[in-house]
Amino acid sequence: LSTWSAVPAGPPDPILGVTEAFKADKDPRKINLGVGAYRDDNGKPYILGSVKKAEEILAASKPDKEYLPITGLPEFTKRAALLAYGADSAPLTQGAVAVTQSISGTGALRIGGAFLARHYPHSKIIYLPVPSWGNHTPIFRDSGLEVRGYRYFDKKTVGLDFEGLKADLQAAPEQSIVLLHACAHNPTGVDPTQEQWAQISDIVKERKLFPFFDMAYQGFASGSTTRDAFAVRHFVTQGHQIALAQSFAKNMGLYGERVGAFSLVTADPAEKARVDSQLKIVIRPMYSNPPLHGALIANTILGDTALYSQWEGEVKGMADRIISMREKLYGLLTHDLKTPGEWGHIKSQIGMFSFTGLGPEQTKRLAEKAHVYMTADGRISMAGLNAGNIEYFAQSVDAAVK
Ligand SMILES: Cc1[nH+]cc(COP(=O)(O)O)c(/C=N/[C@@H](CC(=O)O)C(=O)O)c1O
Repeated sequence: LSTWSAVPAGPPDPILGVTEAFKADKDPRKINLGVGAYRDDNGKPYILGSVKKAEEILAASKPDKEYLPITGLPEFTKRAALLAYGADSAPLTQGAVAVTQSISGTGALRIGGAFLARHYPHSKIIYLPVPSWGNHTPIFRDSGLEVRGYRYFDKKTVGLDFEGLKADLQAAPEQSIVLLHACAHNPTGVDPTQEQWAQISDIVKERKLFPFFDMAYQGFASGSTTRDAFAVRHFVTQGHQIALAQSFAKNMGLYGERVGAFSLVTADPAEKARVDSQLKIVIRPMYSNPPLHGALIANTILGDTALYSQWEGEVKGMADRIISMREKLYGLLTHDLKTPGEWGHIKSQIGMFSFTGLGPEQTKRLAEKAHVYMTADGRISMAGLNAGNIEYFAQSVDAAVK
C-alpha cells in the first residue's frame, strides 16, 4: 500500500484555478478575468518603467547574493512603512513601528496570523468581511485562529452593508481581531467612505477590537498612494495599535518577485525591539529570510525621488486605465446593449475588481460558451479588459443575463 494512498484530490484554488482553466482553453476569443493581475491595453503583463530603471541601477551596482536578515532588507522595510504610515505618523517617528519584510502580501498576512496566534493575549478570533479575499480564511485558519465573518456586502444595493457591518462589529466579543481591507476591497470593489471609516474606527475603539489592515493595493485603487492609505493613517492617528500587511505585487507589478511587509504599531522603541525579536522567532522556522531581488527593486524606487514620482505616475496610469474600462463597460451595457439589470456598480466600485452580480450558473456558462473566465462569485479583474476584448465581453454578459 503506497504511503500516500489516503491523500484525496483537493479542489482547484477558486482564483488561481481559473487561470488554469483559461490556459487549457484554445478558443482565440478567450478572456481571463480571473486572477487580479494588471494587463495593459494589449492584454499583456506590464513591467513598470520605474521597475525597469531600478533594475538597471541595481545591475550596475553589482549587488551580491548574500542572505538578507530574517526581517529582510532594513532600508526597504523602513521605506515601506513610510509609504503606508506617512512622514508625519507619530509612532513611526517615535521608532515604535516594528516592520519585517514578507513574502508579498500573503506572507505578511501569514506572519501576522502566526504572531497574533502566539502573542495576542486577548482573543484567538479573527473577523473577516463577508465576502473577503478567498485566501484569507485558509491563511488565518492555518495560523491557528478561529475565523468568523462580519457583514460587508449588500446584494440588494450591490454596495456596502454598513448597518450590518456596524452591528456585527458591535456584537463581536471585546478584543476580537478584525481584518480590514485598507482600500480596493477584494472581491467587491466596495470601500467605506472616509466618514464611514471614522465610524468604524469609533466602534473598533469602543469594543477594543484589534484592527489588522490588509493593504494590497495602495495607489492602485484611487491612483493616489496617500488617498488609498487614509483608513490606515486615520486609525493610527486615532491611537489604534494596528497590524498591517502590505503587498507590492500589484502597485509595483512585482507579482512573482514576492515583495511585501508586515508591521505592528507598538508603545515605544523598547517594546518594538521585543516585538522585532519575536517576529524573528516566528519567521526563522517558516522560511528563514526573504527573497532579495524584489526588495532591492522596491527599495531603489522608494529611495529615489525621481524614480518614486515616476512610479507614482505609473500606478496612477494603471488605476486610470482600469477606471476607463469601468466607464466603457458601463456605457456598453447600459447604452449600447441595454442589458437588463442595474450596472452602476461597475462604475462606482474601485480597484482591480468588479463584483458583477453574475451567479455561479452564469459564470459557468460564460466560461463554457463565451470562453470568458472569472471567479465563480462573479468577480472580474477589470485589468483583464481592453479595447480589443471589452465589446465581446459586454456582448457575452448581455447574452448570459438575457
Ligand atoms: C486583498 C488581498 N490581500 C493579499 C493578496 C496577496 O497578494 P500577494 O501576491 O501575496 O502580495 C491579494 C491578492 N489577490 C489576487 C491574487 C491572488 O489571489 O493571489 C486576487 O485576488 O486575484 C489580495 O487581493
